Amino acid sequence: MASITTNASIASFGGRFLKLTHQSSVTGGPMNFTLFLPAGISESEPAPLLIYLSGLTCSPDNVTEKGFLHAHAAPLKLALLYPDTSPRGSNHPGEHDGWDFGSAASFYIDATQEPWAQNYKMETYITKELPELVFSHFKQLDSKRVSIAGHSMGGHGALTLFLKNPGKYQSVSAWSPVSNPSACPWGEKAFTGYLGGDREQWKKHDATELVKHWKGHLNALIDVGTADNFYKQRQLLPENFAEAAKSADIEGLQLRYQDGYDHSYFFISTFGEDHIKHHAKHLGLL
Ligand SMILES: N[C@@H](CCC(=O)N[C@@H](CS)C(=O)NCC(=O)O)C(=O)O
Repeated sequence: MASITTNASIASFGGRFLKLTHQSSVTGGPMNFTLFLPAGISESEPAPLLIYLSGLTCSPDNVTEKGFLHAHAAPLKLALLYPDTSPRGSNHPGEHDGWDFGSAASFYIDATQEPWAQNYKMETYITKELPELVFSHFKQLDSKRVSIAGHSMGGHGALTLFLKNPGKYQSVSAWSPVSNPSACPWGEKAFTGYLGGDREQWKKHDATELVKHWKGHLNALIDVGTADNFYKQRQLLPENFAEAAKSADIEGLQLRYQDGYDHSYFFISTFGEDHIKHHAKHLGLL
């Protein structure tokens, strides 16, 4: 079995919060991730798992220090897995030059363009290698009940991985997601760099395109703050996602505009309970 190094084990809301590292064969280097294990779970009573994907510039630490999600997950016995936002330390030319491309800005896709194609394979990492590793080590987790959430670039990751893998995740939620990356500056930069200039290829990784082909109920909750500068700058475009879902007669999208909220963890933490409960309902905990 592949090994995991425990860097820290911290008491949190009655459970344990673990800071972990493993050697990834998919991204070809060490990867950090963190895991919240609520109290009172066991192999005979395993907990479902919510995967939380972070946004640009983040490590798994930002949300765990400022999101307060464990307060709501602990009493429901919901576990949380926080992957990193990109491979680290490969030192490709330009990897650390901008905050919206390269390091901490993988966009959760498998890159096809060199040099990124060598190791920026975060879609495979998040959907296969990391959950397989976690479920093989932590038998108190239920591999059959998994949902996915995220913030900003991580909201794009959550929506697209949910839509690309019908049945893999029971529900999806996002705070201020990049919802139509082919049509916003962040997405155009990332997709050009990782996928090349062919916009047809981009559609496979764009939630607004993917939702048009969805079959069934969406089980999606999205919150966007009206005072979010990235929303105002049209980086997020949740309205395009909602319009595409509506045109395709897709049911099950709850998109809420939260008056006066920005892009920060004051916003994420304020609506954390709603997101945790949304997933708990679909994971059979409520
Ligand atoms: N570095 C960007 C901000 C990027 C940003 O807001 N990142 C969000 C995710 S998209 C975040 O969570 N940042 C880390 C933090 O606020 O702790 C800027 O200066 O405008």
